[in-house]
Amino acid sequence: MLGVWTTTQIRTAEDRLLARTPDGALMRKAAFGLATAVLDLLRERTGGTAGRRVTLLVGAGNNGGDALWAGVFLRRRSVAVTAVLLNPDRAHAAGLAALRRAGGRVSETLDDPDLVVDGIVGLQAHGPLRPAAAALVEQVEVPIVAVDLPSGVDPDTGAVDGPAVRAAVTVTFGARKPVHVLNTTHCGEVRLVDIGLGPELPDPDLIVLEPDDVGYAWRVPGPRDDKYTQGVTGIAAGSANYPGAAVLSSGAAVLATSGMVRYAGYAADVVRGRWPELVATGNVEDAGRVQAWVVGPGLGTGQAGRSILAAVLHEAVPTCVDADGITLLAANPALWDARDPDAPVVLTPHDREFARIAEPLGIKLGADRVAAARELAKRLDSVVLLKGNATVVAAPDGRTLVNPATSSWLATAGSGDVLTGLVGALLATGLDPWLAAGCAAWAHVRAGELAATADASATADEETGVPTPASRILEAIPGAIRAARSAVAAY
Ligand SMILES: NC(=O)C1=CN([C@@H]2O[C@H](COP(=O)(O)OP(=O)(O)OC[C@H]3O[C@@H](n4cnc5c(N)ncnc54)[C@H](OP(=O)(O)O)[C@@H]3O)[C@@H](O)[C@H]2O)[C@@H](O)CC1
Ligand SMILES: [K+]
Repeated sequence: MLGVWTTTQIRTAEDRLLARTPDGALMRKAAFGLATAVLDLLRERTGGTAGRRVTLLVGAGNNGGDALWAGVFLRRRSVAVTAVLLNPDRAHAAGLAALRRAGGRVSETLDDPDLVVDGIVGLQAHGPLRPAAAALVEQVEVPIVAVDLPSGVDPDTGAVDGPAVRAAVTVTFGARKPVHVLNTTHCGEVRLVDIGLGPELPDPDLIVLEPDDVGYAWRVPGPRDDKYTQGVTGIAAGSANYPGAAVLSSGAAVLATSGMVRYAGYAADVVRGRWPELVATGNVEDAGRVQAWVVGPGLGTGQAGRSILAAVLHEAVPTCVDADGITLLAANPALWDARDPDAPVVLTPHDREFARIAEPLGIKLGADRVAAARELAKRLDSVVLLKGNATVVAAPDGRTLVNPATSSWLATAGSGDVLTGLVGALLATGLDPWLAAGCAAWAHVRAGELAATADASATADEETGVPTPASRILEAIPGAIRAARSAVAAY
């Protein structure tokens, strides 16, 4: 499990650490880690370091100070270093003097570098890049290493509202900040340099699940288990018009665990034809006992869908409500009020569904997606899984995890139906609903990666991936579970 801390938490911890550390020592430690990452990237890109050219973009604060001190360390490895000072009067004085002494030069232009270091702004960033910085960044044609975070991106929300740096690598210090998990597109690869902040940090504000966390949580059958003891998942999805959603969410549940799956709805014949291992009936009341329900994908928003949703909520077991189920709840608050408040609910909205259910409660989905998901989770006393490039999963008690995206290939029709089936199957195993939603989101991304690359060792970035229809994501679920389980075995 990885922790993520807000900038306020980090500043407080840094202040405590600074108070017991010799002047300038922390910055030099940070800068040494930064220089190491720059040297690695230079080697990777150009085959060497001596004589290579690095340009530092230096802003008005300590973020620029880090860049200048890294320049000093790079000079010691015979790298040609140029500093462009965006605010010469406020550039970090000691760092600048040290760089000059080490043979670095100051220029007003980029000077044809092999690599650029973004030390424009760090923890105190607010708003997009200012015009002078934006103009310089626009000219950069080589990879950028961001100091602490890519300038122009909000540190606490990852939001971008104008020109911003898009880094190949971001080198951060002491602890991960929200931007590093909420906006992987702008951060690129994130490297964490230890500056001894650990003992000063409180509990993290957010967490990110690692493969072994998911592997531990995933239910593995024991010798006494049968198809019932592992949790039965009920799927109430699909309609005459949308049988595909039923096939996909049922399939995800079938593949996720070895517990049984029951389907109830209008697509029973199609679903049974595709998944002979499940039991399909026409309606929820006849479906038999389940430990968790999935309701919503492809259900339609008319009277028939409304009745199915009401029947599922009446069952009072842990339930994942998705897609049309969320739209129906937003339009029929009485359904929500009538449910058993002790039966946990996981809502899995995309942005428009989120707005439908949250806006009547006065909750707006703005730049701060974590805050919005938390607020809705609290107000509805439910787990909220807000889909997006980074998926946010908030529990009513405030626990929040982020599942960062590795590519955008998962943004495809039917992908959400697969996720819903995974959530339902994990709920049926008795897992804590927040963890169930988080593990499902992790497996969904991993399955998407596997499907997009067809290579278990690869990460599906834009350069190596291929389009990935939802049925391929489905097929990759066993590979994703294997990846989580083998992380436990390797631990
Ligand atoms: N503390 C520590 O122990 C350690 C700290 N470390 C490092 O210090 C960094 C934090 O440094 P910091 O506090 O000096 O602020 P920093 O982010 O450089 O901002 C400077 C000024 O920039 C401005 N500005 C704001 N927005 C802007 C924008 N969009 N575009 C352009 N400019 C903008 C704004 O000034 P304004 O112009 O608004 O008056 C602001 O005051 C941290 O990220 C890490 O790298 C490491 O060395 C480890 C040890
Ligand atoms: K920066």
